[in-house]
Amino acid sequence: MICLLAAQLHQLDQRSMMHGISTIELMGNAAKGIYEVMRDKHLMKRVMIICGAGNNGGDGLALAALYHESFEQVRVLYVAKQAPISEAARYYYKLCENQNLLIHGGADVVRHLQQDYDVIIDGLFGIGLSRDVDEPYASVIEAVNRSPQTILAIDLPSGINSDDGKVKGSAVKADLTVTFVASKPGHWLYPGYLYSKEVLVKEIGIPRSWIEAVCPALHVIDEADLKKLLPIRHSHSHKGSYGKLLGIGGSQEMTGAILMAGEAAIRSGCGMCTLAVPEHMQPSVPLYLPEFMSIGLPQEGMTISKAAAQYLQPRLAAYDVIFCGCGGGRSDSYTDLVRIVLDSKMACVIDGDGIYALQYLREELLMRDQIVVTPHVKEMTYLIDQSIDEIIEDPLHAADCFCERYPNAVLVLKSERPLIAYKQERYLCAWGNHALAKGGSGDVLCGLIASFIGQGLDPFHAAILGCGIHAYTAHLIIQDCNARSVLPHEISAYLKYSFTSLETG
Ligand SMILES: NC(=O)C1=CN([C@@H]2O[C@H](COP(=O)(O)OP(=O)(O)OC[C@H]3O[C@@H](n4cnc5c(N)ncnc54)[C@H](OP(=O)(O)O)[C@@H]3O)[C@@H](O)[C@H]2O)[C@H](O)CC1
Ligand SMILES: [K+]
Repeated sequence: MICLLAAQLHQLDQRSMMHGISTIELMGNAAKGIYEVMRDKHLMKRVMIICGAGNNGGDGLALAALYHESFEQVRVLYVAKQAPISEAARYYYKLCENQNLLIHGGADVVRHLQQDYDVIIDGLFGIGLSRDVDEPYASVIEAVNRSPQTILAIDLPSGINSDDGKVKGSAVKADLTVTFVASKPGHWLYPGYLYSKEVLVKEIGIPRSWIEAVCPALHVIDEADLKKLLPIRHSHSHKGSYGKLLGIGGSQEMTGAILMAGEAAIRSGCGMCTLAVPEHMQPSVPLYLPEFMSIGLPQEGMTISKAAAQYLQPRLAAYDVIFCGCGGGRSDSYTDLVRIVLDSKMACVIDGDGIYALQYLREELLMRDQIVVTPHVKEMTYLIDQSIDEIIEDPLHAADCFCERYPNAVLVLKSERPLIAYKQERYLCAWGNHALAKGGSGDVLCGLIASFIGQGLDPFHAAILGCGIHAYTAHLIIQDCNARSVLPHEISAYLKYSFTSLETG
């Protein structure tokens, strides 16, 4: 699903006008779209529509006029001090005025919301919100949020900034948002997504080819993307057809990470998986899964030694994809292992301690393609010159900085909504839930991405599919079991259900 910026939508409006599609027509179509949703969701009840002076309010006025043709019980609470700004909104205002549907909000505007309505429709502000919300709008928004009625937002919950999801002062908490043309980044980014429980997109008569010609600011991964990307399995195939993977990681303190990553790789369809671990860990590898092969890396005491990189380097060429990080530890010896992986030019996924090592290997990373790096926000600070707060505040900007600095690398910026970035493309995964907020989830993700590269996807699409399957599985698993209790390796065990759901659904 694509997301467009406010400026891109305004350009499409302009183009429509130039081609004789009037704003009155677009507004009328927007109203029809909301009307259809209300009918499908059984919301044809007593309706209060709150309208501002912009075209978002215009959509609300058009809806009131349309709704009134079949149902008596609709009123418009017109909150703005001035008359509607556009000619189109004034046209629908007049219709409502003629039908006596308007209530004008004065000093006691909030009182009108305490009347008996079943549904409140929010048409205060949409993509034209340009500053923090102040009075009287802030009080109206607070009153809407206190009310027990179903809240339907037109285009965006008022108060949410369309392009980045920030709350401008205060914002409506909508049960449902009906948006037009395409969804907006503000529906999906934090904190905006907390204000849009469900988002439905409606066409309003702007030609599809024009919309498809716009470069989207963001894609939200949907089921259709996963189905399209899932590598095909052929009956005429063998283990070599689906990728030979090498995982490099594990340490005395973190034995499980590399095992969980390897399990995810095998259970998502890779052909073979070998784990290179410190010698002392090697016996535990086949005990975890007999399908694994293993390499014991030279160690000194209980940690890998300086000799490990030299030992492994000539062996790398036997594999198709390498994944590292995953409990490898933070030492010069592990940094040397990551260095030989970067120097090998082989396709690779770098996670966890591997990213810690990358802060000493920024020059080598600059030279690399065929690489996916999967930092969480703290690890992201090892790669770009931004603080954790800056990255959380504007993850899209942080992704832009990464892509400028490392132009051929794929970024997976991990959070409850991972962001995948490569060159100009930005994808967001919105299925995740707190079942994934546990140590080990990131290792599972790393194994999935490596597995999909092994099965023939390029690193960018493998990252999209890996993040998508990871979160989609977490979304399915909590329908069977409480999210608190889900273990990361159970996500791998559950993959068979997500694949079946995608293959047959
Ligand atoms: N192509 C489409 O998707 C179409 C969408 N439509 C709908 O139109 C709105 C966008 O309409 P627009 O008029 O551009 O903007 P808004 O209605 O969101 O708001 C603009 C007015 O609100 C004022 N404003 C902005 N911020 C504040 C604030 N914090 N406090 C008070 N007032 C505010 C703004 O004033 P300015 O001084 O900034 O000019 C405007 O008066 C879109 O969301 C859809 O719902 C159309 O139906 C057509 C096609
Ligand atoms: K709105």
